[in-house]
Amino acid sequence: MFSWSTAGESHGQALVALAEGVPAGVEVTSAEFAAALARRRLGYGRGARMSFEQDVVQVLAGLVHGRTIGSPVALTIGNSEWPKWTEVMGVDPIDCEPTGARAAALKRPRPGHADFAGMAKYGHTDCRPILERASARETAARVALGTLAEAIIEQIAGIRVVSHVIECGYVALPDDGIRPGPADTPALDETQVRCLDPDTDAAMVAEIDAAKKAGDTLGGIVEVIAYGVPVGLGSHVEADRRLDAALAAALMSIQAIKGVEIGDGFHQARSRGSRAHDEMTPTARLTNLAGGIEGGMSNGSPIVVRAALKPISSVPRALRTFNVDSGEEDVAINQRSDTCAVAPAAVVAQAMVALVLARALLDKTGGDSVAEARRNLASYLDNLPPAIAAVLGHDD
Ligand SMILES: Cc1cc2nc3c(=O)[nH]c(=O)nc-3n(C[C@H](O)[C@H](O)[C@H](O)COP(=O)(O)O)c2cc1C
Ligand SMILES: C=C(O[C@@H]1CC(C(=O)O)=C[C@@H](OP(=O)(O)O)[C@H]1O)C(=O)O
Repeated sequence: MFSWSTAGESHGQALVALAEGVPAGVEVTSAEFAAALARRRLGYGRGARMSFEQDVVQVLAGLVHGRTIGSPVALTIGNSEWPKWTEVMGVDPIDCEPTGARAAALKRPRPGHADFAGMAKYGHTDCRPILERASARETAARVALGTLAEAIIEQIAGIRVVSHVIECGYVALPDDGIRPGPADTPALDETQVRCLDPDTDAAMVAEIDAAKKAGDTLGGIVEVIAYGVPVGLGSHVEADRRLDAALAAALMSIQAIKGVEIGDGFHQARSRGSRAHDEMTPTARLTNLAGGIEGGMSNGSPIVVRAALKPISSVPRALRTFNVDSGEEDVAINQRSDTCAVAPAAVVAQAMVALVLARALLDKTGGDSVAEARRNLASYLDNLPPAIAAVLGHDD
C-alpha cells in the first residue's frame, strides 16, 4: 500500500520525507523535486524567511538514474538556516543554557497556533518544542512527496493536478472567472497570488497590501482540480475507503485549513435537488457540481476540491494572551511572519490531493511497476460495460 510520512522541525537540521509502496519505473528527477519546492515558495504576501532561506533537497534512496526501483523513496530538505540554530535545536545535551536572541524561552502562547494546547498536552512551559513541529515549514516535505505522487498518477493514468487561489480575504474569483486547465501550472507560477484572472490577481495583491499596512493578516480559499481521473477510485463500501473522506482529511491536515468543500458542496446544500445533481445523457455528463465524486468514488469527471485557509495566526497587531510563568496578561510575540500564505497553501493542497489519488489509484490497479499498473488499469477500463464507457467517452 502506498503510504508516506514526514519528520523535521522548522528550525531543525532538515525535513525528512519517506514514501513506501512506490511502484518501480516512476520517472522523476531531483530537479523536479526542486522545482515543486520553489513553487511552494512563490506567492505575494510571504514573509522575510522565504527570501533568505533555501530548500536544499537531496534524494537518498529509492531512485536510481531518474527511475524508482520499487523500494521506499527517502529524501531530505536541508534548512539552509541550520547553522544559526545548532545551539538552540541541536540533538545532544549541552552543558550550559543556550544564549542569544534565539535561545529565549517562549512563554506567551500565540492565539491561533498550536502553542497553548501543545504545551498542555506535552507538558512544556516553553512554546518552542510545539511551534517547531506545528509550523507549516513541514509542508515543504509534503510538496516533495506530492511531486512523486504526481509522477505516479500521471505516468500510470494520465492524471494531471493543478491548484489555484479563488479567494483571498474579501476578493473572490468570479464564478465565471478563468479556471486553470491541466497544463496551466507554468502560467499560474507567473501570477502573484496563483490566480489566472489578471484583475482578480491584482485585487488580491492590493488586499494583501492593505492587510499588511493595517498590521493584519489574511486567509483565503484554494481550489485543486484533478483532470483525467479514471472512474472508480475510492469506494462506497466502507467509510475509510471513500475518496471524498480521504481528500477532506488530507486537506484538513494542512496547517491553518479550516474548511473543505468537494465540488460545489455548500452551494448544492442550498439548492433544490432538481438543480443540485449532474444529469447524464447516453454520451455525456452534463455538469460537474459533484466535483467528480459520487458515493465516495471518482465518477470520471474532473475532481474539484476547495480548502479554506484561516488568516495567518501571527498577527502584527499583537493579540492578547498570557504569560505561562506568571499567569499575567500579555500580548503574543510576532516575528517576521507571512501576511498571507494562500498561494503556497494551494501548492500544498495540490500535493495532498496527488498523494490521496496516488494511493487510491494504486489500490485500484495494484502492480509493482508502472507498466503492470498501466496494464491493469487498461484491462479494467477496456472491460467497462459499453453503455457506461459511452457516457465516459471511452467508447472510441
Ligand atoms: C504555507 C503556509 C505558511 C504559513 N505561514 C505562517 C506564518 O508565517 N505565520 C503564522 O503565524 N502562521 C503561518 N501559517 C499557519 C500556521 O502554520 C497555522 O495557523 C498554525 O500551525 C495553526 O493552524 P492549525 O490550527 O490549523 O493547526 C502558515 C500555513 C501555511 C499552510
Ligand atoms: C518556513 C516556512 O514557513 C513558516 C511557517 C510558519 C508557521 O507558523 O506555520 C511561520 C514562519 O516561520 P517563522 O516563524 O520561523 O518565521 C514561516 O516562514 C516555510 O513555509 O518554509
